[in-house]
Amino acid sequence: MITAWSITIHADGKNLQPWIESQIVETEKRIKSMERVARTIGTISTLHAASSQNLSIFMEEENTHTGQPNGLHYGVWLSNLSRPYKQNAPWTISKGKRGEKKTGKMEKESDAIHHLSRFRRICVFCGSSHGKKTSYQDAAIEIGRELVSRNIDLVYGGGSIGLMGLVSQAVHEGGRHVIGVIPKTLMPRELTGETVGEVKAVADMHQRKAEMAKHSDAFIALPGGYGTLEELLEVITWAQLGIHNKPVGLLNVDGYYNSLLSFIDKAVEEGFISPSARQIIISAPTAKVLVKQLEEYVPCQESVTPRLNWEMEPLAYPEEYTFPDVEE
Ligand SMILES: CC(C)=CCNc1ncnc2c1ncn2[C@@H]1O[C@H](COP(=O)(O)O)[C@@H](O)[C@H]1O
Repeated sequence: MITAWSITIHADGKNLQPWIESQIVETEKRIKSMERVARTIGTISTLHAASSQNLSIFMEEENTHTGQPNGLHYGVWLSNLSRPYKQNAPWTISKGKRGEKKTGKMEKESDAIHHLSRFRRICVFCGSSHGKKTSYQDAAIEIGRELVSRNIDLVYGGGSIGLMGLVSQAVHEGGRHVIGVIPKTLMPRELTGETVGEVKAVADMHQRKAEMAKHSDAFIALPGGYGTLEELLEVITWAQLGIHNKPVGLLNVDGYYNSLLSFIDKAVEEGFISPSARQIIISAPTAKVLVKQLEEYVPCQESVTPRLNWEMEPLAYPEEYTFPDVEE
């Protein structure tokens, strides 16, 4: 999984930007998965990078008591970086275990780390209608802006109709990337309206859902109808089966989903849904609270079907398969 964050380094007034940039360029050449770049604000270097297990630039925090490095945090250092560094905490950026090192001290605790998001792209499911209340439309715009504020890109069902249009326009206007995944049959403009951002044409509805899910790090459902419910329940089912362990959020605007949540609680009571599978759904009344909860989500489902994956086509029949004739 690729995760984005940003680190602000105060290096005793020195600008470490050129050094960091040169390391990133070198790293990028070797690791194609590097997807973000560094930028400078005055003498403060902001390293805005993408995590990768292969990332060869890493931060190493020194133990304040012993002065010894705490260890190398390949892959896991994100969790270390997401809490603020103390004022004057020494830091080291190293190139490889024995390579070149730069050291410094954090000047201000609050400026040390700006954690943006662990998600690069989120898939939003929502109504192709606007819904009667303005609160639904406001929530669609609000979720779009929340993604923008955290530098998260949008994956959605394409089109500009209903709440789908409002979310995609808010993300597009905020400067983040928008990918609309549309089945070819739905592409005529009178069905979906004018799509903003990138349009990915797929063969059918099944492929659409698989593509949307595959390219997202989390899912959010807003108020909607049959289409939204179907998309939401499918990603919940896939989480239950261990096909993915991405967070699934429900934006429960004005209690729109209260009756669905009660029904699911009833299914738990009656023994059709396990209490741990109930935990898959994270619901919140506002975009801000919901995204925060998704960021903190820890998957609780065991993978019961480890061999299932996105590449499977569970719903497709072999090409040579024909249905037997049924006598009327
Ligand atoms: C033929 C027809 C009615 C087209 C309407 N135009 C649409 N264009 C694109 N995606 C759509 C459309 N209608 C439904 N969907 C899909 O179903 C979801 C919304 O359905 P609903 O409004 O909740 O139920 C969307 O997330 C989208 O994936």
